Amino acid sequence: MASYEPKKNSEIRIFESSDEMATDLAEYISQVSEISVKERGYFAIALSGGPLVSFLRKLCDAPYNKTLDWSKWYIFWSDERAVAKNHADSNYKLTKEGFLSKVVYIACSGVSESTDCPKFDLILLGMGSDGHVASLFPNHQALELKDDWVTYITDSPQPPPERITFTLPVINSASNIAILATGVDKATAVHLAVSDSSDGPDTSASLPAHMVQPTDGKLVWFLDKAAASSLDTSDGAYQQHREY
Ligand SMILES: O=C(O)[C@H](O)[C@@H](O)[C@H](O)[C@H](O)COP(=O)(O)O
Repeated sequence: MASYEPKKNSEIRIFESSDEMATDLAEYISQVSEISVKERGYFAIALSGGPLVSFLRKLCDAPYNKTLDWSKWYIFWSDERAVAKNHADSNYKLTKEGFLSKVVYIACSGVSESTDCPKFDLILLGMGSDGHVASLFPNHQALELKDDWVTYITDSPQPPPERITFTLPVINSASNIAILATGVDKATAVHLAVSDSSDGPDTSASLPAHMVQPTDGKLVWFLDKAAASSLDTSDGAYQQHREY
């Protein structure tokens, strides 16, 4: 894995294989979970749909299946498609079958002092090749919501059209945000999302993934080499701090 810290409170991790990425993601989640349980007695995590769920598989294996305190986990979805929960498009069904067999509680882990939003310990996001995260799509008015925590859309450019989703204020209030992207079709969006919009085209400023900027938390990108292939990681544009 190569790791870069392009800006304060943000890190990019690039992996050689999906196995290596799943292993590191499990360790990352385990560490955030342990810290959260130690500090407050529980761990509030929000999940997304898509390929992300298959990368959670290592959490079901040793040592995590035994060492994690699953009873302290509060699991949420950062977005959900408006379909029955046993429908093939349901993020709940995907996560339940691919990862969870636990009881799901609804709770909130406290309130962000700076934004008055619920403050999740960890929000795990996938990113579409158009740069959408959760069900926040480029140029959609849902991106402008400042006061709502959750909203719905009926015109998703990708099926199904009806979805509910966390808004940017809730996402950006989290203590930790991880965005996972794999495949070369994500490379352009990754590049725009991590670039500094002050020296790039306007497209990056309005890209949902670029608008993920934690207020007082930390953002970690989990990328495979293909998704990282448009990043110029060779000339010091990103400060590399470890490789192994
Ligand atoms: O329900 C959804 O649509 C997801 O929550 C969505 O935000 C997903 O995480 C990305 O679209 C990445 O998935 P893909 O790689 O399949 O686009």
